[in-house]
Amino acid sequence: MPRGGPAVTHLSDEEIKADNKPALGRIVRLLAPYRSQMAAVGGVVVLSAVLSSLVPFLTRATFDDALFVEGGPRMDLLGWLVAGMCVLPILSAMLGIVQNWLTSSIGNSAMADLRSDLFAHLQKMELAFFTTTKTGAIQSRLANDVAGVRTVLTDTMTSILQNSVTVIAALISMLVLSWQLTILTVVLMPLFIWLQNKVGKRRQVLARKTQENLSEMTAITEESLSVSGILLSKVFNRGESEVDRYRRANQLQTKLQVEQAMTGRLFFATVQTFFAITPAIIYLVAGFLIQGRFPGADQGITAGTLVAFTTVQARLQMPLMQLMRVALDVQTSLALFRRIFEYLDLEPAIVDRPGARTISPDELRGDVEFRGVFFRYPEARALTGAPRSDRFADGSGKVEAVSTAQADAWTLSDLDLTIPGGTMAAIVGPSGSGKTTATYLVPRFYDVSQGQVLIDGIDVRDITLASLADCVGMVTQEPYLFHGTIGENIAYAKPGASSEEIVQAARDANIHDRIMSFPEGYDTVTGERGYRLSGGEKQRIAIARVLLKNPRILILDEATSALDNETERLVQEALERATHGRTTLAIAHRLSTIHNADVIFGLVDGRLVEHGTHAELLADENGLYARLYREQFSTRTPQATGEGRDGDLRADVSF
Ligand SMILES: Nc1ncnc2c1ncn2[C@@H]1O[C@H](COP(=O)(O)OP(=O)(O)OP(=O)(O)O)[C@@H](O)[C@H]1O
Repeated sequence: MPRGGPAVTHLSDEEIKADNKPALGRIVRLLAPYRSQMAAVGGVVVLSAVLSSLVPFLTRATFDDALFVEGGPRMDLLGWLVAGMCVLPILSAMLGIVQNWLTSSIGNSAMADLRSDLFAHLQKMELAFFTTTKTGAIQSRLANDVAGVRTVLTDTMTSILQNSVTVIAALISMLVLSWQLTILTVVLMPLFIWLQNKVGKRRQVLARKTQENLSEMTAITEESLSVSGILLSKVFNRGESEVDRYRRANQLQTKLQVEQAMTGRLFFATVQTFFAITPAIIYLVAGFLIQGRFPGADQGITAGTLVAFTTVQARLQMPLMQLMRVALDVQTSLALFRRIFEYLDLEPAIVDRPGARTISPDELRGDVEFRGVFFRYPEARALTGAPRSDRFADGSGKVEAVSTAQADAWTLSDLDLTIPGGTMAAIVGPSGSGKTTATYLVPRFYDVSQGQVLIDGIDVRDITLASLADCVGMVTQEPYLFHGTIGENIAYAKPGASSEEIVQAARDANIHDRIMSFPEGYDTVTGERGYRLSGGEKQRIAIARVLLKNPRILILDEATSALDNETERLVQEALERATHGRTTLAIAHRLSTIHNADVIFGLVDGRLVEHGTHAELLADENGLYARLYREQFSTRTPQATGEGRDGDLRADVSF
């Protein structure tokens, strides 16, 4: 059974900056399917901006033409102007509701697309990706990061559009009212934009750190609060330290969140203050203008112009501040988008070759051949934000040191095996000799480094992955049952299987009677990973599953845990039925199970050291198999040769 692979490597901040791919273009592409709705949003926004920018002119007219005119207020005109000033905001508000509905549906749909794309893409990733990446980290990108960009997709886009239009409309109104006062109002804008950019960069870094930490927290939760994790922590009484580990990550999360929230506060306070004091400065400058001290004074500034101008200027503040805030949010979200795109950009290592053939289980003889196979586990991919291991006192270095040491050695070397269709081959060898690894090459969980694995003379890399999966079945060492009923777990092998087929498979796997003895029969819920069932029951359910699939080639990785005699007999019988009439590649820890194998291959350190039938191999007294056999059936304890110590020969530890 393969263990965790080499550690995921980490990128430095500089490398991340260098890798800042233009994510904005991709976000726009993500929204492309919603073009027409977006155009509608654009129309609504422009319309409402135009409506609201009419208000200051109504204000000016109110002051200059209706209120303060010679001979007293002109009430008829005032009535019309006031009516206009009431109707316009009402219309704008109604348009705002329509726009909210449109943006919310666009944003949520785009986010759902992103989540589905990411999930579908991850499904295509090879096994090695999952053995080298923490499950929690993957889940975190799917849940936390996608949720993190949600606001960008829902609100930000419209906020940018809406506020830009409002700002432009306000600026135009201001220019029409008085260009000199407009210059005064916008003079500090370049400084604000520069400051905003700086704050944005800082926020981006913080956002990435926050997400990394969040993903670490999800990983801890996933590791410690899963059934296996909680068992491990209870057995070794590590509950306290797990809580401690979580608490530390949690504290860091709080610190980062606060820092993120506080970054830019000073900036916003400055901008706000500037806007608050601008009207006072405007009045002062207006005084000078009216006195004719500045150019353009001859145009004259009326009281109405001044009131209208300060109204627009005050109205400019909100959208401008929002634009700056949104720009910051976008920068923050870009960091999250990059994390998502990084996963989307991962090329699955194992894919169909161009022109790959489809094989059909009915036409297959089932010959399996390993020809000069060399194999080494691939290095982990370099990803940003991969959670660092804090389980080692010296950080992640320890893990990486191990992976470098492994890098030179072949896990399998120069392996030649021939298994004719319909026969049974067994692989024996010490623990870690590469038995499971060899079987993984047949369904292409990994690709060979050199050489070929062939089915019916066709290189497995020239067969489509889907048809290969249809032809090869596997009972893994630790059968995986998902949280569902026993019936659903068996039927997973063949969606749409009839209940008769499921029962027949269970009967053949010697588990039907046991299932029927549960009060709820096939509707019994297995519990996560099948924890509510015994080891022997899980194995037989896994066998039933593979029987239902009825593959041409069957790989059996025998469980190492000992079973009582009766269960052992039931499993044995089920296995015999399962292997009947198909090519079987069995990894046997209990040698009693492989007496009848047509050929037995002995592996040591990934090399084939012997092969033959049970009788032939037993005849060579010094051979690996004969030694294993003697150890299992005579003393049942490791011999003093040294080879059998420390569970070195896996065959020993199962007894
Ligand atoms: N995902 C992986 N990444 C890197 N190395 C691995 C991985 N899985 C297994 N290995 C290494 O490859 C070697 C062969 O492992 P494998 O699981 O094939 O042995 P095995 O003979 O099936 O052992 P066992 O009988 O204990 O199940 C071991 O040294 C193991 O540490």
